[in-house]
Amino acid sequence: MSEKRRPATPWPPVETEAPRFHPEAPGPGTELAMHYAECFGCGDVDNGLHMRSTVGDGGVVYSKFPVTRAHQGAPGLAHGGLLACAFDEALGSAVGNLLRRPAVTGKLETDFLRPVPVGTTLFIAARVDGVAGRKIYASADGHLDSADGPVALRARGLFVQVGLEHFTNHGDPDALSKFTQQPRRREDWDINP
Ligand SMILES: CCCCCCCCCCCCCCCC(=O)SCCNC(=O)CCNC(=O)[C@H](O)C(C)(C)COP(=O)(O)OP(=O)(O)OC[C@H]1O[C@@H](n2cnc3c(N)ncnc32)[C@H](O)[C@@H]1OP(=O)(O)O
Repeated sequence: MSEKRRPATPWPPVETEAPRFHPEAPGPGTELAMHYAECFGCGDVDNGLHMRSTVGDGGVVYSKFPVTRAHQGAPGLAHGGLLACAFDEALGSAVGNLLRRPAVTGKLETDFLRPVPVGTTLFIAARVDGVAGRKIYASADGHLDSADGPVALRARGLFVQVGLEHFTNHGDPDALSKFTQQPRRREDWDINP
């Protein structure tokens, strides 16, 4: 299957600055803990995606999504929406861990290039491409069964920086204490865009 059949569009779509990684961002080789135990992407949720991520060199975060029968759309194949979910998680993990700027997904686009069978593992490489004020642009490739396997998906996401009150006002008043990954303190985030 060709990997060149999608039209190229400029990315990031606006002028950006290079991302500045937080001075205390986890370094290469760090295995990232789940950020919240009930997260569908990385938490201990029944039939969740159970994704695990590791920081690589050069500002790349590698995530693995083991595709099971619980994730099917068509018989034997991963559901597209869940694949998009895996990329949301992988992109969000790169943004959150490398920049330490609280942000939520504003836009997510996914190119589905190959079917992803049950029993395979998707190896996702995500990176932060640029920052324009509160707007953070990130992209990722998903490879079948190994880091250099065939590309099955590509995704691009816009994350919008928010105040920490986004999570407490709109979600759970105790949201900050429920983030299981340290640090949890307000001063550990870069909250000035
Ligand atoms: C301490 C260290 C810990 C580290 C450990 C952390 C680990 C962390 C791992 C997380 C891994 C989970 C990853 C899943 C992440 C989710 O799933 S987040 C959940 C899904 N997303 C949401 O619920 C967001 C819902 N939407 C909203 O709340 C609001 O619409 C938003 C996105 C905050 C934006 O609203 P707003 O603050 O009023 O800002 P707004 O002016 O509308 O937009 C800001 C800018 O973005 C642009 N924009 C916004 N949306 C769009 C769009 N769709 N298209 C184009 N442009 C847009 C606007 O045009 C505007 O641009 P400028 O005018 O500034 O040029």
